[in-house]
Amino acid sequence: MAIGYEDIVKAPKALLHDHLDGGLRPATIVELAAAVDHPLPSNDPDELGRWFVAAANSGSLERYLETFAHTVAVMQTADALRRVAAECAWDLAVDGVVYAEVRFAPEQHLDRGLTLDEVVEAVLAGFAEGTGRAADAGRSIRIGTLLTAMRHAARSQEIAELSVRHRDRGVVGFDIAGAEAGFPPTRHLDAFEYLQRENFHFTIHAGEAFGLPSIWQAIQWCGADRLGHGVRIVDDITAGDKPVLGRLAAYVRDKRIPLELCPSSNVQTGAASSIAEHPIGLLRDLRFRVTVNTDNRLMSGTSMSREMALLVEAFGYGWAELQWFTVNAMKSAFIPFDERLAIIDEVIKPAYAKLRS
Ligand SMILES: O=c1[nH]cnc2c1ncn2[C@@H]1O[C@H](CO)[C@@H](O)[C@H]1O
Ligand SMILES: [Zn+2]
Repeated sequence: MAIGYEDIVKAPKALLHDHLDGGLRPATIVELAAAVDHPLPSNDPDELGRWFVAAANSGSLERYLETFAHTVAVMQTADALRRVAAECAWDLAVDGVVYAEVRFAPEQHLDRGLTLDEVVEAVLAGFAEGTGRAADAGRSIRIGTLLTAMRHAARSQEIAELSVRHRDRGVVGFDIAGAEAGFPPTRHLDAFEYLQRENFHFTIHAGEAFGLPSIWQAIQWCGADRLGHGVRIVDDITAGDKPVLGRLAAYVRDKRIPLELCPSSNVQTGAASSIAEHPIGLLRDLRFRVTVNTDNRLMSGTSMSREMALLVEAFGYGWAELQWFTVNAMKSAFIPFDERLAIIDEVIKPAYAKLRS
């Protein structure tokens, strides 16, 4: 029996890779832009939403990233950051996400005089507000924050220290993002070594617009716990009746390194030619630690439920696979082990057992 969309929304989902500045509601952008006189491609929310998806549909990561100029521009005050974070928490909860790690780059939100710490505090306050409101409405969601450093810039050490400073207030990890080609992860080696000494967690955007060398550096030089995308690991797999894994692919699978795959985003940036041809099918069959993610809900016009539904449609997945993706994500989360286990045993497994029966 095919799985209905409404049931996918009801199923508890875990999301590890979602950008705060890639998930604003179009109507919120219109309101916030008016307040700061930021010109938008359209002031009609529906039209603006379509503009983002079309503009991000560029086949290139660099052009895809240009669309963030409009979201970052309206996220420059504590009030705006708090509002965007609160709405993010609510929107994810309504979509049935029970655990999410949401990331953003504090260094991009300093244009109107906020300090890095003030930026983080505003976002954490927004998540607390949104999760509180969701809980009151009977929709429990836990959100962990990841702080991102931009890979073309030179503030990663500072952002790494900022992450550690806020580790007991909801920041659970660190990341680097931005254009990948020309900006290898080893540029930020000091930051990663610092985080390892602090026993902190980090993921690295790698293997999206650039291939194996980026993934290899992220893992073997920088010590990444997870791979943001990592989809190009398929370049190290020789397909066939019995696929053959190269040394790096074998290492990633053997060590159970989580892949934060983002199907729709990859199709837009040209990392995959369609959902049906997305390497997630092969990687799941080979039992890599695959997780499903949204990346940027605004730019992809998507949600966690929609990404799951697209996979159900393209690959014929059922509840067993959706549960597997969800448990994989929860196992790979940056919160403490006992808290991950509680969500798996008390929330995810009972709900899927009910859906499957
Ligand atoms: O898929 C992606 N690959 C690389 N960088 C990205 C992606 N999505 C968003 N960002 C970048 O991360 C910043 C902080 O959230 C965004 O402003 C955007 O520039
Ligand atoms: Zn991303």
